Amino acid sequence: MDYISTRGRAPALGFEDALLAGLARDGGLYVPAAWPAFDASALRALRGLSYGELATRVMAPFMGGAISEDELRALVHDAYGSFAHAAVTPLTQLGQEEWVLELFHGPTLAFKDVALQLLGRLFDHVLAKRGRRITVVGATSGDTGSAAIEACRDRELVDIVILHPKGRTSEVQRRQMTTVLSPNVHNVALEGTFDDCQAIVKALFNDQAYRDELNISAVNSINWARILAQVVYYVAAGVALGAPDRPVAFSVPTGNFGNVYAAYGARAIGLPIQRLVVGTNSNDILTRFFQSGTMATNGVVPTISPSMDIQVSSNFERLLFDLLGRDGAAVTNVMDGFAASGHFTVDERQLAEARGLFDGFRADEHETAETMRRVFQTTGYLLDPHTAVGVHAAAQARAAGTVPAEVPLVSLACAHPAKFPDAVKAATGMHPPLPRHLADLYEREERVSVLPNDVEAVKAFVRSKSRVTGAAR
Ligand SMILES: Cc1ncc(COP(=O)(O)O)c(C=O)c1O
Ligand SMILES: N[C@@H](CCOP(=O)(O)O)C(=O)O
Repeated sequence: MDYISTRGRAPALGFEDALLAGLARDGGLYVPAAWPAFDASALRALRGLSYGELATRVMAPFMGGAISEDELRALVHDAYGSFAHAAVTPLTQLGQEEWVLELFHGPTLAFKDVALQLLGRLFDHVLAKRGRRITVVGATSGDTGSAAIEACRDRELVDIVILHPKGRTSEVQRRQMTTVLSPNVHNVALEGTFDDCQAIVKALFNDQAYRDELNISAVNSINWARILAQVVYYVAAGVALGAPDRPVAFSVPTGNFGNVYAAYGARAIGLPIQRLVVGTNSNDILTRFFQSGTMATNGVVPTISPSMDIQVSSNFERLLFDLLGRDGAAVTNVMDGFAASGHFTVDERQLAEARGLFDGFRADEHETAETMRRVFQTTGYLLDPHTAVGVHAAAQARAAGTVPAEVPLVSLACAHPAKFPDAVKAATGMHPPLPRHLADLYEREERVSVLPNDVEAVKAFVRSKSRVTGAAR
């Protein structure tokens, strides 16, 4: 199984090399050269399986033999053993065909754990086999950081540096990162936005000498393995709701476009997905794109759903690759133009293709809070603000008629409400308590380095923390 770069100039890689590479060497993102196919009987055979077994069967064809099915099964079972719910990603019904897919039962209470608990184990497996060490560098708007730190803390072969935008996460999110004092974990509060953090991470990857010197790897969804592990819960939810014998739709609160691209991947392997609803907060670049065909940045504003305060959605490039006929040169052209000018436009045919599957809806701050309040008052269920953005978008899609009433519509619950207690309390009057393992979070000591929004400053910091040496590369 080969993975190719969206920019067409990096060598195709097998699964393990794509895992370690993260970003392709031409600045592109890895995607499968061809998607494995699950026909109707293969999908039916997944019904009733445990999450771990279903995950193993869905992901095995993507390994191309690099990791055997039994090895994968052991890693998967270990990864999901730490989840607080036996179903790992349970469905909850909120209305006739309205569902919520709870992705927050992992150790750091966000959907990132589903992929990162596995990624940490995959790193260990491959690094031990190869006798290598890596330096992981990641950017976070709040949730990837703590999930990646939790997955990599105290791992002998991994050092991890996470950049978060200073003062732009919730306090719980920040403390979940900065209170991990393991010697291989390093937090940076960057004086900038999440987009600045992500741009710096990409700059580190694009400096080939630096990247090779420190064996840099990625935990963000630029890493193909993140996407793959996220494909699984769409398949699990879809078959639980009757696929392949009836279609399903998903509403995904979106920032970096990784989660909804994983849904696109589930459809690519055969899950009958009728529609993908992209929910954005006031940072609505993606909503505007799906309405107009123009992607245009206009500055990030802070919201009560801070993990989605993003303007440059890095995984959109993976969709663009398909919209542009898998033409790496065309993608390079568009992405270079976007980096220089902050905007690009697709043509009418490409927009029609995108709109054939995707809707984009925005929830402003009032609508987000109002959705939390309404759902709590009518069902007693507490949404976190990100989930509320998706639930609001789902309602918009129903109202617009793009998802027919008989199609189950699953909103992704991407974080536990306790990660955003102030916003949840303000909207619903309820204070969501942290689970027991985080109950003393506010008393724990924090460790964090503040750095300017400057690539060279970050490079020097990462180099000073990495334990990769010439011999271990
Ligand atoms: C809670 C939460 N919801 C939604 C998102 C958006 O997901 P994505 O960046 O994959 O679009 C994020 C960040 O990734 C998040 O942390
Ligand atoms: N919302 C994310 C932003 C990074 O997204 P990723 O999926 O590319 O890691 C976060 O919480 O950090």
